[in-house]
Amino acid sequence: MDHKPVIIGVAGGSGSGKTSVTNSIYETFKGHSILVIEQDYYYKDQGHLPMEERLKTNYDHPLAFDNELLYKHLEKLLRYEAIKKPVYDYTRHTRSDKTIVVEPKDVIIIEGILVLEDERLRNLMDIKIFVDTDADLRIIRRLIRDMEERGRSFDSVISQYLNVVRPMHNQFIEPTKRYADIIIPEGGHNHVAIDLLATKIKTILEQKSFL
Ligand SMILES: Nc1ncnc2c1ncn2[C@@H]1O[C@H](COP(=O)(O)OP(=O)(O)O)[C@@H](O)[C@H]1O
Ligand SMILES: Nc1ccn([C@@H]2O[C@H](COP(=O)(O)O)[C@@H](O)[C@H]2O)c(=O)n1
Repeated sequence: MDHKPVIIGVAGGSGSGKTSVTNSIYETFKGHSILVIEQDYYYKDQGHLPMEERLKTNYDHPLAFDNELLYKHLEKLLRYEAIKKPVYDYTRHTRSDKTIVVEPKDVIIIEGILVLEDERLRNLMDIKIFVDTDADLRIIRRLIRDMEERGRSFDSVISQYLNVVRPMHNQFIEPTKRYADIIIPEGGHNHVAIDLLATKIKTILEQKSFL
């Protein structure tokens, strides 16, 4: 019997609805053994850099992430060992001093723009999902969210989108769609897709005798 946790990767462009999909899966399995790891929390630490340097970082490039640490943490969780998950501060563009102790669970959702880009991460996943939402909707959602929740101005969101987010999406994120087992259009409000996904996850959990 295979008693390793199930790993589900949820990728997609910024504002596509990855967090909403992840929350829907989490809610469906609430009460079971499930946890979420956000790839964003694994942005490289930039505490040693002055703020003006941090503002120049390309946060949509694969090299912005500390995937080494993320991979190590997933390996530990697969061995049912606890990890100390970093905490990311979007206003300071670096990790905070805090970490969160995360206990291992049977289902692990790993969510982020580039989780399907790294082959080592992909190879750990039992189900790979790409949330596919048109660019016009993604920029509108991001604009609202970044101004309300991440302390950004209108001009900074637009400039970052045109100069970095859009080209990096086309170069690095969109191509990872080909690795996906399931492509979910429109994100977390797609109840049919979420229900189908929940059924598949239940089947895997039953096969592993977790349910
Ligand atoms: N299908 C949808 N329809 C309308 N708004 C949505 C939908 N999916 C997500 N949103 C909203 O768009 C914003 C970005 O969604 P989120 O799930 O955080 O995207 P991501 O994690 O991919 O950046 C959030 O404010 C969320 O509530
Ligand atoms: N300091 C940072 C770090 C990341 N970003 C942007 O976040 C986006 C990824 O998060 P989603 O929840 O939208 O998937 C990514 O596109 C980065 O541009 C940032 O602006 N500042």
